[in-house]
Amino acid sequence: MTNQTILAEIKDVHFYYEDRHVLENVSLQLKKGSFLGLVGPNGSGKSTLIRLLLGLIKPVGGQVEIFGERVSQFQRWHKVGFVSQKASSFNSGFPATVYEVVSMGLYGKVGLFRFLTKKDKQKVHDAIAQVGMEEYTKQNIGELSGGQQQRVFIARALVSEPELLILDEPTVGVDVASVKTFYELLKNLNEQKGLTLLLITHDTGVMTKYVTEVACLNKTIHFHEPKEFEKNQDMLHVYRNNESTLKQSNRYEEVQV
Ligand SMILES: Nc1ncnc2c1ncn2[C@@H]1O[C@H](COP(=O)(O)OP(=O)(O)OP(=O)(O)O)[C@@H](O)[C@H]1O
Repeated sequence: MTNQTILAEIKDVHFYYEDRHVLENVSLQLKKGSFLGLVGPNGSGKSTLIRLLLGLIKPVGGQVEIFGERVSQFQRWHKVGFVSQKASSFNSGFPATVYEVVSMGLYGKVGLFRFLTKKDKQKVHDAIAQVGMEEYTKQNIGELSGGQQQRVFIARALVSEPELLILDEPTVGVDVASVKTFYELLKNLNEQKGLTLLLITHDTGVMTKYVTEVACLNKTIHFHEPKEFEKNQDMLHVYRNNESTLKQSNRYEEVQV
């Protein structure tokens, strides 16, 4: 595969909720090795775009392809990891260790009640190591900080060895000090492991230092170089203003891939 390989593509997509036109002629290519930051005001269609990419809803017009196949035909979902804004809504009493939570990422592959093989167990340990959480392997996830929990959810997504990782506002509920190290982890996964990343975020100021491209969505989509986006204070102002009204919901429980 070359660097120009396209892992996912949205072509001229339109989407409506009843008569409300939410996405208008939106096109997007996720090239292998890229780290795309997707920003936009509340209600601008970001989650709708992700739901289309994951094949959860169908576009009214246009096409969605993933790994070269129409999303409606696509079966190899282990190639796609998904991390939502878990840290803000996670039940701190949840009785599972870091190891157990990460091993859940393999169930799609091995079946819910199958025992993990030695090789599977090694994959779980490797995924935990990739996010730097080895020393917490036996700890209950509810005892960890928001930033640590999000690392564990990334490990759970990584254990099935995806090529594309989609993150929906993963830093909501993560303390400010941990956000930087969280982005450094993402950058490392992108640059060292070649993982392609699509990140929905409102952290416009921090995000631009790590991503390779910024997409601004507000019914239509526009692309920017991160530096160009960072310099445009008007744009930053608009997007920052929306931080305070972020939803705290956890909308993707149904797609634990
Ligand atoms: N199931 C639905 N039925 C009707 N309207 C919907 C539905 N889901 C979303 N919408 C509306 O469609 C628009 C786009 O919603 P979407 O959740 O994609 O935006 P978003 O950019 O992800 O917003 P946020 O940043 O607040 O999460 C919003 O106006 C929203 O109210």
